[in-house]
Amino acid sequence: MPTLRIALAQVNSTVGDISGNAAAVRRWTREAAGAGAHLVAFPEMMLTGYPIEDLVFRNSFVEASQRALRSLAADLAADGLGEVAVVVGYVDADGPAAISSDAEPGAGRRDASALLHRGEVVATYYKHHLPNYGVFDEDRYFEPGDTLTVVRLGGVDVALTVCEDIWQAGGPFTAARRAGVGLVVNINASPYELNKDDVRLALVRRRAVEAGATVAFVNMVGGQDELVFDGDSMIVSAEGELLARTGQFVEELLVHDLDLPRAVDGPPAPEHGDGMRIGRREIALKTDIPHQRRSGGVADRIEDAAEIWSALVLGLRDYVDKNRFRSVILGLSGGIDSAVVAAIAVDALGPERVVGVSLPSGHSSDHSRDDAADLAKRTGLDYRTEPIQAMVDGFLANMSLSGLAVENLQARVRGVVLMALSNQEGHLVLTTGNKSELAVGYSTLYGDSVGGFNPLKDVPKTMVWQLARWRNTQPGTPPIPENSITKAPSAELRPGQKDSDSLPDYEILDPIIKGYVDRDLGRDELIAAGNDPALVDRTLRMIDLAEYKRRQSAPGTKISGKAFGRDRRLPITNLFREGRGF
Ligand SMILES: Nc1ncnc2c1ncn2[C@@H]1O[C@H](COP(=O)(O)OP(=O)(O)OC[C@H]2O[C@@H]([n+]3cccc(C(=O)O)c3)[C@H](O)[C@@H]2O)[C@@H](O)[C@H]1O
Ligand SMILES: Nc1ncnc2c1ncn2[C@@H]1O[C@H](COP(=O)(O)OP(=O)(O)OP(=O)(O)O)[C@@H](O)[C@H]1O
Ligand SMILES: NC(=O)CC[C@H](N)C(=O)O
Repeated sequence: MPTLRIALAQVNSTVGDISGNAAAVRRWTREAAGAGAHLVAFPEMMLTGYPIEDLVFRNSFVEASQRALRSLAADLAADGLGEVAVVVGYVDADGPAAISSDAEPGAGRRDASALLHRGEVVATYYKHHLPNYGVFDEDRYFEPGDTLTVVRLGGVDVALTVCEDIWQAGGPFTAARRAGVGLVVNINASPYELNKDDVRLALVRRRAVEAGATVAFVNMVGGQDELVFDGDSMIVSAEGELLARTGQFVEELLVHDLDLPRAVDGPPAPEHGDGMRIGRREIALKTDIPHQRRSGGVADRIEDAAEIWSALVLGLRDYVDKNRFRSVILGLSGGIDSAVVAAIAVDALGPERVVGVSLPSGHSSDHSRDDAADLAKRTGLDYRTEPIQAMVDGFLANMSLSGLAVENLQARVRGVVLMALSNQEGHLVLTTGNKSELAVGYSTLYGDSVGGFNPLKDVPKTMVWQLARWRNTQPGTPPIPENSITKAPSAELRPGQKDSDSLPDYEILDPIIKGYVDRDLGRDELIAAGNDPALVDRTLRMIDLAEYKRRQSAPGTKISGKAFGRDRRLPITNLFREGRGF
């Protein structure tokens, strides 16, 4: 049986930074070559970043990707790395889009994988299954491929596949069985959501058994706008046994020796419904391996709270760094939401890159200032106070306002102050509204909702408390003041105001939001699940009416199966109401 030393490069690529991404491929290939790897696989769309959205409609972008791929092959050979087979994701075009900018959307554009060797692009494969649900819109962007590319490497037949190909039965993995391959390389840009690692392992096992081949699954790591990729790359044997697995949320090169069946010549089994042709290439690969066997090992899984926290930290860090911000700024109210956002920011960027501002008004309690100051001391962030009452009074001296207008004015003055400091000093403003508040519209438009990024956008309020408690159990000084965790939530926009004046307790509210938003349940199903009918009616109404606020809200990291934004698209102008009939 031939032995191949496989390297899976779980690395962070950046959308649009084609030369930076190509440089990363060269750097990690050097590392893989140093470890004696015969083949190194990089994630889906490694060269361009993922998802590239409507950038794909620009021929200039697609051509840059194609050119970069050819240069990369040549550069790897010039680096003395030409003997390593490098599998890398990129964007290609071979249909009308390759020649005409008037082509239909999607026409001829391909989500592609290439195999580079000895300075050449030796083989290409076009993704067959295109995801078109949730956050994915690939039918809008790409043409599906219909040929399974099989490359004979060191006597082993290796099939190339891309991400969604592994999520659907039939197609490439069935064709891989027909072709009798020994290994399927599946390159991914598979975004994180809670518990997806368990789903992925079961999926890779199932497909390995279906294909009758070992599967090498490599995933991207890093943040891209609202998505965060967690890695979780793995190798699973043809019998479904997990052989090696990386950790989540870290760049890593997994190197593992695989004894794989020697390829035999002969026609493939007849086509039986997978709809794929089989295209074969053979390349001569030097396959001597050192005497010492390499095993990638299986990384320990982390608990749910640690997983979510890591996702939020990486999502924020990459948004800040990839958009070239030096620092972030946020209002510290002494409450739990701003405390958790500050702790995430400090973990992501370090305390010297986080500015926290106390913005007291006449209604602010002493504990709001004390708890904010305590948080600053615990985390070491850059703390200051900007009293807002004189500014609020300035408005009130010039305008006759009362009630809600005055309450919201305070939140808006805070927004103006934070944006002014952002303009003056260059910080990115973080906004702190959690998923529960975003759901029911409990925020002031152009007030506390101002900001460029929201780490808690997909985190329900009850989970905010859980995360705070979990973070405080980790080594080092607990960052979040106990008082911020235990006190009753309040917007402090009028004397004695509490969230519970206008909203049910979050323990009751969150399950209704989860049912309606995350699971698309209707009124009757929510009531059948045991929720109070009057409360269901009120909550659904608030959620429906707040669509206009969400449509103009800041982006934030997705951690759930359905996040606000691209995952849940609803009309703003919408008179359909649950339970009202038709
Ligand atoms: N369909 C639509 N399309 C576009 N715009 C629409 C609209 N419907 C209303 N609007 C506009 O939106 C305005 C109302 O929105 P807005 O000005 O925000 O005001 P509104 O939502 O009425 O009030 C804010 C609520 O959030 C609470 N709050 C504020 C701040 C912080 C917190 C917290 O705990 O974190 C809670 C506050 O106590 C109050 O209950 C209307 O005056 C109208 O101009
Ligand atoms: N006194 C304040 N000083 C500084 N920032 C404030 C102040 N009050 C509100 N903010 C900002 O506005 C956001 C909304 O806070 P608010 O107190 O209205 O309710 P909240 O959603 O319960 O948030 P938190 O739990 O952080 O208090 C806060 O997270 C904070 O960023
Ligand atoms: N890039 C992709 O094809 C990703 C789709 C896949 N279902 C996932 O969520 O991992």
